[in-house]
Amino acid sequence: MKIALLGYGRMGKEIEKIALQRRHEIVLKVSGEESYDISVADVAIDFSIPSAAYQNITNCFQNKVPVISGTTGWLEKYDDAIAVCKEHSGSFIYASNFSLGVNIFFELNKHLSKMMNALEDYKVSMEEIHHTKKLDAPSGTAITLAEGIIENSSKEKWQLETENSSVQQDEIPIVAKRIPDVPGTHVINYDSEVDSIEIKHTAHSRKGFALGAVVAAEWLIGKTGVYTMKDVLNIG
Ligand SMILES: NC(=O)C1=CN([C@@H]2O[C@H](COP(=O)(O)OP(=O)(O)OC[C@H]3O[C@@H](n4cnc5c(N)ncnc54)[C@H](O)[C@@H]3O)[C@@H](O)[C@H]2O)C=CC1
Ligand SMILES: O=C(O)C1=N[C@H](C(=O)O)C[C@H](O)C1
Repeated sequence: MKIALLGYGRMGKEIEKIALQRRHEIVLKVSGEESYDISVADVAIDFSIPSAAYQNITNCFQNKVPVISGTTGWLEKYDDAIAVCKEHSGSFIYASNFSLGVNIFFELNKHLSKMMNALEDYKVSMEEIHHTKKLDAPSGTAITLAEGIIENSSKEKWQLETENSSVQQDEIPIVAKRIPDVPGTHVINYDSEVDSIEIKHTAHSRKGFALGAVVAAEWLIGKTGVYTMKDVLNIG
């Protein structure tokens, strides 16, 4: 496949390595506001910045180039992007996390929250830890995990815990920690007076995210529509 990398930072470079190992070709690398011709690519992979993702993604739809996006922090425009995708019969996969392990963790989280829903003594909370260069908080993965709990429990929203925040009964508190070089750790905790239940995913590097994105791009080629990593991995 001829791949366009929209965003050539930490993830763009990791994706390049995996793509070349899998005998793909990188035909375009975009790192900023420069204009570019996306039509040279068979597929685009966007790991850019929150303020650029919508423009990058919809440009692909307009030029009939299938696009994978892992950029987080832009989802207030997700529904608009889907409308543009449909208008142009585009092909799209967004995932807050492309790693196989986290996608299994997403399913485990939903299953656990269904079981815990009836047990009022347990209070749910979440912690995510990432490197200090991360622009958004909470992480996209933490938001997806919170949505998985909300779907299956009486919780209605999530709340980022800060010094001044006060968490309401119907909210899931999320603590976001920033520590140098941490690729991504997510913990969900159910705590009662007598015990705690905790599930945790720890990424050891960015390799899993990058491999998932390239596998998703290989899967998307030749298809039209909006898909998720559940479709790609056939899990859940
Ligand atoms: N879904 C997933 O599995 C994962 C998602 N991410 C997300 O991917 C995004 C990128 O993460 P990193 O590579 O760590 O960040 P990074 O900061 O290393 O890379 C972002 C790159 O985007 C470039 N950029 C700036 N404006 C641009 C534009 N208009 N078009 C294209 N590129 C532009 C920057 O120059 C930079 O090189 C973040 O939103 C992060 O949260 C990161 C890891 C996994
Ligand atoms: O910015 C990162 O690094 C990561 N971002 C994603 C997120 O916001 O969930 C995925 C992963 O945790 C790494």
